[in-house]
Amino acid sequence: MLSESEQHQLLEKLRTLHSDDEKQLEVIFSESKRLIVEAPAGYGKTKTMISKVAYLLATGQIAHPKKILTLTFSVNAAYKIKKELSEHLPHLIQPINSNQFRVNERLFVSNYHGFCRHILKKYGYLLHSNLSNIEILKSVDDSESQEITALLDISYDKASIFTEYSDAVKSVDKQHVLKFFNRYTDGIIESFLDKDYISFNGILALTLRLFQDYSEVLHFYQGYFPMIIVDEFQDTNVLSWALLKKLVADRSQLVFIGDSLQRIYGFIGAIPNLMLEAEQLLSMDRIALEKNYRFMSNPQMLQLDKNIRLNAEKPDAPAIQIKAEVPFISVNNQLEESEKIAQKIISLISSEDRQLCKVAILVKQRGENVNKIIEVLMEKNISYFYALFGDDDSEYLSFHRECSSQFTEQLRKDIRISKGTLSKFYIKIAETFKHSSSPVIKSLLNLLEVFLSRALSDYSFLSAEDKLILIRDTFENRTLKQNMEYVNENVIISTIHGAKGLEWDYVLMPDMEQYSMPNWNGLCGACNHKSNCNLTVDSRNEKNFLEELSVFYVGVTRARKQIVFSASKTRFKADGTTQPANLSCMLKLPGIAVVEQ
Ligand SMILES: Nc1ncnc2c1ncn2[C@@H]1O[C@H](COP(=O)(O)OP(=O)(O)OP(=O)(O)O)[C@@H](O)[C@H]1O
Repeated sequence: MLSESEQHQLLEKLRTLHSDDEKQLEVIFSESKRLIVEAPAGYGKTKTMISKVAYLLATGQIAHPKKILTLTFSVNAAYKIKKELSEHLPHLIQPINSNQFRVNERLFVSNYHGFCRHILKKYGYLLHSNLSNIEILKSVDDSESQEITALLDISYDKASIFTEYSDAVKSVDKQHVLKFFNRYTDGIIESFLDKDYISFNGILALTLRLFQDYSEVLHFYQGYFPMIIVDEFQDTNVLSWALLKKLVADRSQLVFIGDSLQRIYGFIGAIPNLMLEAEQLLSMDRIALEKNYRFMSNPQMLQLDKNIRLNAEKPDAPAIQIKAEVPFISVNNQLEESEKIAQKIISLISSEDRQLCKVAILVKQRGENVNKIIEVLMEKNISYFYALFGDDDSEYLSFHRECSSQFTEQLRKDIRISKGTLSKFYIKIAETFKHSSSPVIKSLLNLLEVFLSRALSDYSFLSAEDKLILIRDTFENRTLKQNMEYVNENVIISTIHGAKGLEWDYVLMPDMEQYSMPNWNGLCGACNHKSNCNLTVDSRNEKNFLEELSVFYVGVTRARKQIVFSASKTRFKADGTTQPANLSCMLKLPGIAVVEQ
């Protein structure tokens, strides 16, 4: 702990660092033991979190960095935070404190799965002896009944215990998850662990089972981590929420950070309205960060961010004061739109330092409209990185599965993570897929290469064990796509979902048309305003509207400098024919004024 004068110096330093931002300071100096912080992208979440940790350590409210548990939903977010904390926290504390905190090794920052793996490695033997070697258990997707019946040699009926459970987690069926918890975990122990397999949900569920059956293990962790920080809280699913609730003891200090408008993973189990549920259930005080730093030098982007959020707050009557003017390309058909997009990219890249200018084309979904854009990029020799893969695409899944199983194989022979072992691993994977001409596989190989090299460079600060967990979790969470910010190409083309958490200088959002953004399933199918797309939000469509608005918002906020929208008056249907299309209702929202370029 710091001396009184050192504390005073640090507090002054923090005030200066955050001087004009009352809400950030409120979070940092809050006396509340339980805070829920609403923090949109670029509002200073990371900076505030680091200062809060520094303040708690300096004032002795938390005795040591190792007493803080920081959890996130995605692997990538966990390691980004760990990197930022290890870089900045020592600078805040060390010049003052001569007894240097060895922050790096002491902070436990992980995604839920990494944390659970760590616990199962230590205490999982109480459930099954194979859990002591969890790092070399083979992972299997328990949502795929065919795969598990074949691998585990179990009946279809038995397999359905696992697939139904996996579906229940995805569809936030809390009752099923609770009711069949023991049956599911018993099944994992009997059918998976004996054969050296483990499933993704199984890792979380077995940790919960351990806490349920061995309360002394739970009490140990509750006591060990008196402070829990959770980032990306809006993406928490039923199992991770159950885990969090278990870890919270009466005396626990909590800071949960999230942004409900960025909950776009509802379809894989993110619980709706969880920020509100946590606030009420755990008696948390809520603070909303209010200032956007990302778009400080771009008033129109700043206004756009604000106006979209106002639409989310009160969809039927948003309190808009000033409209945001946004660049917009309007054309007659998809070919013209594709040509204009190509021209825009050429002009953006030639007007900036080529090496530094990164552009993303973000779409809601694949289809004929996007194919046309790709065709034109190719004709014009604009090199691009293809990242149009969905989380459930068979090639995307099988590539990750192969990486996971070959990596486990390699670990069984040699547990070391070094340049040599990783390049050997890469060569094996490249060999496995050498006959594939699929653009998805080509991109995944590229992403794998980038990721493995980052594991040794950007993540060099991690311990050997953490590096191993990072690599395993990336394959198991199927998140190689999170490395697409780091590929060489200046231009990437991706779905908005795939781009969550990533950023580029410029983002182009094409196909801002009825049936594309939002799409038929999202909002258009059941809409009563198809003829003019002047959407009125009411109780019947509000839920769907907010989900579509979240996707739109996540797309917009991927831009560091500027977003550019485009739309055509006719669009391709799935069968390749064309149909007239109105301008998307998202661009007709109160507070958005498109300015044709
Ligand atoms: N109070 C402040 N004064 C000056 N600059 C700030 C302040 N708060 C944040 N910033 C700057 O704004 C930028 C975004 O901050 P930070 O990375 O903490 O935000 P974030 O919410 O974590 O963003 P993202 O979600 O995009 O990662 C950083 O460059 C940060 O230094």
